Amino acid sequence: MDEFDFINKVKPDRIFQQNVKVAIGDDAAIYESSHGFHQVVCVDTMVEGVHFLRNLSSPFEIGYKALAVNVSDLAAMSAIPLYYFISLAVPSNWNEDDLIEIYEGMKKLSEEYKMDLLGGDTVSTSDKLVITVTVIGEVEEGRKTLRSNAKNEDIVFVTGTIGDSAAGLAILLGQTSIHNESLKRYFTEKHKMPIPQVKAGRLIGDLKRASLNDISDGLASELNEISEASHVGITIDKDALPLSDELLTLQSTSLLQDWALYGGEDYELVGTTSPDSWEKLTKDCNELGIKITKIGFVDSSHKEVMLKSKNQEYIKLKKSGYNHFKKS
Ligand SMILES: Nc1ncnc2c1ncn2[C@@H]1O[C@H](COP(=O)(O)OP(=O)(O)O)[C@@H](O)[C@H]1O
Ligand SMILES: Cc1ncc(C[n+]2csc(CCOP(=O)(O)OP(=O)(O)O)c2C)c(N)n1
Ligand SMILES: [Mg+2]
Ligand SMILES: [Mg+2]
Ligand SMILES: [Mg+2]
Repeated sequence: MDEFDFINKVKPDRIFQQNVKVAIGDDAAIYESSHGFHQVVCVDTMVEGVHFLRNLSSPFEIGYKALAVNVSDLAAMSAIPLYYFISLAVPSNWNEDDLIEIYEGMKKLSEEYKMDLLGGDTVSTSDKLVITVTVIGEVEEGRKTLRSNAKNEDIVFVTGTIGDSAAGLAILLGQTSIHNESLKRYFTEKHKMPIPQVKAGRLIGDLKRASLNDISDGLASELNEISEASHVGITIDKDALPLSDELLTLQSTSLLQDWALYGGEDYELVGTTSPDSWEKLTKDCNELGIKITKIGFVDSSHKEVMLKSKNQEYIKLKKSGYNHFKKS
């Protein structure tokens, strides 16, 4: 494999955004920012063995997910996705065809949003594949869906359903066995090909005030981040957690709850807004066919994240979930 041939092969043959002045091929890229907007930038890395296993995901799926998890962070900032950069550290057991498939996976998602690949970096490494994606988006000046925006009496909501991705991972890792092939496909697809909630993020950003976070490390962890950043307590209703019909067909109730609360990689959005804005948001989401569920409220009676069950029992929802340096 030749580094420079490879870069030529992955260079897009068209650019969507007119603001791009210099794309792949020089020392850096140049684009013009739009008047009235702020730039939104973030980076997430995926590592073979930590975020995916080579024998369980295709290069296409790996590429798709590497971009999707980053677009999900833009969605949590209510941003419009625009550009992305890819840095690859490639061990010798990955060949050029695999790498090109990774780019095809990213391309599939990027075309949906008209995102342009503006550059990256390619290096060799001794052991595992590492993909680092940087995304750039824009958001209207003054619009900020910060984790620190939650206020007492706010409604706590989550988009879509939670726990399916963790079920998919458990199936892939052979920790749970399901015989129904179409169910199996449903869960593994939710794990490998998550859909970032950009439209929901934009609707939520339209509200007067909202806090927002995307679910990578698990609902419990993300709620704790909102609670800490906003200095508020949150009470969640266990029975209100939106589990898919597919998940509910599985037997062990406690396992399902654990997946929903601590599994992570749902890439749905969790946040809070005032009761008035919640009415508008449910209407807006309904019109676009976006599922959104009230799961609790910001509670001035305590300072933590509490889970309330049917019999009025409260337990503290700890920040446990995925933590790269603390494996449970
Ligand atoms: N190694 C690092 N150096 C500097 N900033 C970091 C590093 N890792 C994470 N961050 C920053 O910490 C914040 C939280 O990161 P992370 O938990 O990975 O966010 P997310 O779950 O939204 O991807 C972000 O602002 C991110 O940019
Ligand atoms: C082989 C394998 N083991 C475990 C996991 C589960 N897992 C890996 S990283 C992660 C959390 C999300 O990734 P992270 O890098 O923490 O994203 P961020 O919070 O920065 O968005 C989870 C649940 C997985 N996807 N694949
Ligand atoms: Mg991150
Ligand atoms: Mg992230
Ligand atoms: Mg994380």
